[in-house]
Amino acid sequence: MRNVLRCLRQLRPAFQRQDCILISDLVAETPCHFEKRCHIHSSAYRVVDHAETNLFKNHSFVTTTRALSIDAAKLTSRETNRAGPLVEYERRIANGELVEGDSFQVDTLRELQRLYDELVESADACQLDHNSEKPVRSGWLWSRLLSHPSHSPVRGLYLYGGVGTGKTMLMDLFFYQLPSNWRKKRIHFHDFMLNIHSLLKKHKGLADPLEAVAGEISDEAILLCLDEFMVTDVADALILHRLFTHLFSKGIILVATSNRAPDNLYEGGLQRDLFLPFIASLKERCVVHEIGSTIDYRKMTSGEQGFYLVGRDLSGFLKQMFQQLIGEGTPTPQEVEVKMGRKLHVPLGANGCAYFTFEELCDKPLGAADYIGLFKNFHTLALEGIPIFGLQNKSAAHRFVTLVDMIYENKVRLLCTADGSPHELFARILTVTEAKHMAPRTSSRSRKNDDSDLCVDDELGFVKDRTISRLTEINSKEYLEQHAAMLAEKKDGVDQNVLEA
Ligand SMILES: Nc1ncnc2c1ncn2[C@@H]1O[C@H](COP(=O)(O)OP(=O)(O)OP(=O)(O)O)[C@@H](O)[C@H]1O
Repeated sequence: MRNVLRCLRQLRPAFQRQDCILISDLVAETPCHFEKRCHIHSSAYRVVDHAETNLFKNHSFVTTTRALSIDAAKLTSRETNRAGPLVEYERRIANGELVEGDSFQVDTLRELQRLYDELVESADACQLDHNSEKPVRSGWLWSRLLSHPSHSPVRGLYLYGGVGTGKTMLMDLFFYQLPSNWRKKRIHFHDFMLNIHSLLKKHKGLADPLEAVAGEISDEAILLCLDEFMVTDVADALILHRLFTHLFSKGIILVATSNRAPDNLYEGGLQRDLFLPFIASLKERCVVHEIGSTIDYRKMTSGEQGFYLVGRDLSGFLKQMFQQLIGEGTPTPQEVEVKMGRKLHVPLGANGCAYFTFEELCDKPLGAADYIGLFKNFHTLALEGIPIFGLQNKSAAHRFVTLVDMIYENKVRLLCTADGSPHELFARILTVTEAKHMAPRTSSRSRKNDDSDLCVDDELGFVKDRTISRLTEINSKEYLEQHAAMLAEKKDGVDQNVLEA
């Protein structure tokens, strides 16, 4: 009811222009109550039943009006169709926060705007009632989102394309334009899958634990935005189809960004045939849109800020920089809690800054859960001795890619020493296609030196561009400003809590 009233209040100008006929079953309260709550005079609107709407088609009152209100939510969207991601994008360009993007970004925004409008139309279904702890999911608007014989469900969006083309930025723009009290969640894919595995543990023993997991997720959010959808793990690949069958049947609307087209997800993975039904349902429930652009906007960031040091024997210098960032504190060994009851040893840490050698963080059986736990506790990472990657240290390269994703996602400040520039680190990693196109070496000596450690790996070869692009941005002035702003925001939050306490 509260939502209907809010919709109606927003429509007040339309009522006052006598542009609307109100359908009575949307106004569960008596007209008198409605007038009082919405401050609308009885002469400004007319109430009819749904069944009566046909009768008004040729009615003089209706034909002279601008809009026949068939449902209040639809009209609200029409009235407010100057809101949403497209308008916000234009506003940011006008403000100089964004540069005028290519036509591919605008085409992508049109898709996001389409979804925004559809969601606003189905607003009731996505909102959380503040008075109840459980989400409200009753009413005909809710049912519109579910598979209903007469209503097709709202289709989400699967957005894929090249690195740095703005997929995450555009998805976030869409996400944060939707009201904050909606049942929506935006999460990195790694984090999402970790949550799934811990929920599975919690529901172990049930006949279908995945259904219970899907129930918990859909209680929290109906709009699920997953950043960087990628499937590399066989355990993830095997549960995704069943998980999303439950999620979609519970009305979840998925928006995802990825570097991979749906058909290329988990390419070459073990037991991929069991993963294929997931691709089919993904395509059915999401509009698949390729951003198409080749512009890496990260390359537009200003030059390096000196936190990425190339060369050997720079560990003394790195430790000095680390100490400067810590200030007065003395770094000590520490332990942080990571997911599923595990602990991660931090060799040196103080004042939100952690120090690791590359071996300590990427040459041990650690993964996304450990890195997420680390960055919940530390906002700055000093990493000593990133090597050139190749066949010999392929597993460490995989971990490093995950580490950089988590650094970027959490806006962590990275200072590091490396054996080469970001490009040089990955120069020996090739996709199968790249390897086929490589010119054969002429001298056996150069082949021995250069090719012996070449690593032909489609998965790594595919993600290396993202890691190079991110490492470059992480060392830019703009990124470090965002990091500083995030710290200031957190500090304000803490200060505010102290004041309130
Ligand atoms: N039109 C634009 N104007 C200014 N900056 C932009 C624009 N588009 C994207 N960016 C910036 O470029 C950087 C990369 O964008 P984003 O992370 O959204 O790319 P992505 O396609 O998700 O990349 P990846 O494939 O690596 O995940 C971000 O810092 C983003 O804010």
